Amino acid sequence: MLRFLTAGESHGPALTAIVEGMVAGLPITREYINEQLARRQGGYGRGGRMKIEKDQVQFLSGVRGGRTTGSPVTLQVINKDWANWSEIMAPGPEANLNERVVTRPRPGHADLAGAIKYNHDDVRNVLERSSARETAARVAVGTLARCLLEELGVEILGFVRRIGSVEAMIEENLAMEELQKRAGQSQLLCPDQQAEEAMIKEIDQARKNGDSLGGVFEIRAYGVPVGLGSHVHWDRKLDSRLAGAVMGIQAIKGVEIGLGFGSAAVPGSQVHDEIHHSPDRGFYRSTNRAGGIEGGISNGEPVVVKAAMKPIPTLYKPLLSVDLKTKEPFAASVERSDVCAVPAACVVGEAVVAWELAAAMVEKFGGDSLEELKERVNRWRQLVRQV
Ligand SMILES: Cc1cc2nc3c(=O)[nH]c(=O)nc-3n(C[C@H](O)[C@H](O)[C@H](O)COP(=O)(O)O)c2cc1C
Ligand SMILES: C=C(O[C@@H]1CC(C(=O)O)=C[C@@H](OP(=O)(O)O)[C@H]1O)C(=O)O
Repeated sequence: MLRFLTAGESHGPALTAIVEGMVAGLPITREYINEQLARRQGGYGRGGRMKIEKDQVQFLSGVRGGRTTGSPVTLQVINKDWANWSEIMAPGPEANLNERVVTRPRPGHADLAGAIKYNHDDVRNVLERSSARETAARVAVGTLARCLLEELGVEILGFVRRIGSVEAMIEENLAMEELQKRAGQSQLLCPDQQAEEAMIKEIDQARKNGDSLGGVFEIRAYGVPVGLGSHVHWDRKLDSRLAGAVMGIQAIKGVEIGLGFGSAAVPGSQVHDEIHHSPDRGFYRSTNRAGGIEGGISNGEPVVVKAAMKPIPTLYKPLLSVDLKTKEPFAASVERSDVCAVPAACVVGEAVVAWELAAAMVEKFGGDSLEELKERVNRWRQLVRQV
């Protein structure tokens, strides 16, 4: 079984993750994880913090000579900004608790609900952990999973479909390589260059207005074998697990598998994917509206997950709030903030989808070393072709 935990505050010394259950012998480099961490830091519309950080991973356990050993893998990303916060964030009595106190909860953030739930007078005790800074650790973890998937013939691709009112025009059936190339050339990870220009204008306008923007990204997984997940229990369904993982990203408020909400508005003949068979391909579909999952089980077509991100809660023209202490109405606090972080969230989306698929692979095929797992997956792929 694959599992992980992350720990760390946004302005604490570091983010840490422990991954348990990763097979032995998986080749992994710091450089590959750092590349994904850099992608997560990118995107037009991010705030000043990203100029301070240059995320780099360290392996503290479980990796030796460029390969996993089968022991728990500890990953760490240092927060450079900690140098500016060490007094405020100190764990002992030396902590300066009187500075940067936050008592005006921001609508849309975890501030108010978190402060009430954990009985804090200072919202900082909540926002430090609710911050999406934590997603750096999840991207590091997800990259480990992504490496495993690549060894097993599964490729993950993410791209941005919408920012604010601007929607990208993306041809159906565009080949994975072309999509990847176009998204890779765009700072917003948007495969439609014209839309990207309009998105940038909209982000500039939002910044000028002291406002923020959300959007939609899509994650696809190619090469997923038939049979991941199961119809037999709600919590074993692959679509349920993917939706939970993607919804678990800060600010994600909607998740669709395949046609998703679109499937509610049209008749079944325009939703379900007809089944074909040929000797060389075995069973296949000419459409993929189901997003590669039926009955909670992967059906061999690409897995397609879309996510809606709400606009960033911290506004430079803050919304009305109430001071926790005085109960007086005030404008909410303004922490330094992103205006739009949809491309960054998309990279996190790739990571969490990679994680869930890798976990489902390990669950179905088992094995303690990469060789063992690979052999089992290859045998299954052969068997499926013969059905
Ligand atoms: C990559 C990324 C960057 C984010 N940056 C900010 C930010 O700079 N300021 C902010 O207020 N919220 C930011 N958020 C959103 C908040 O973390 C999120 O809204 C908050 O934790 C409350 O959780 P919820 O929106 O899921 O309810 C970001 C989210 C992501 C995924
Ligand atoms: C630090 C990151 O994102 C942060 C997410 C975030 C939030 O409230 O979610 C608030 C901001 O934090 P800060 O106040 O330190 O600038 C973002 O910069 C990151 O993505 O690495």
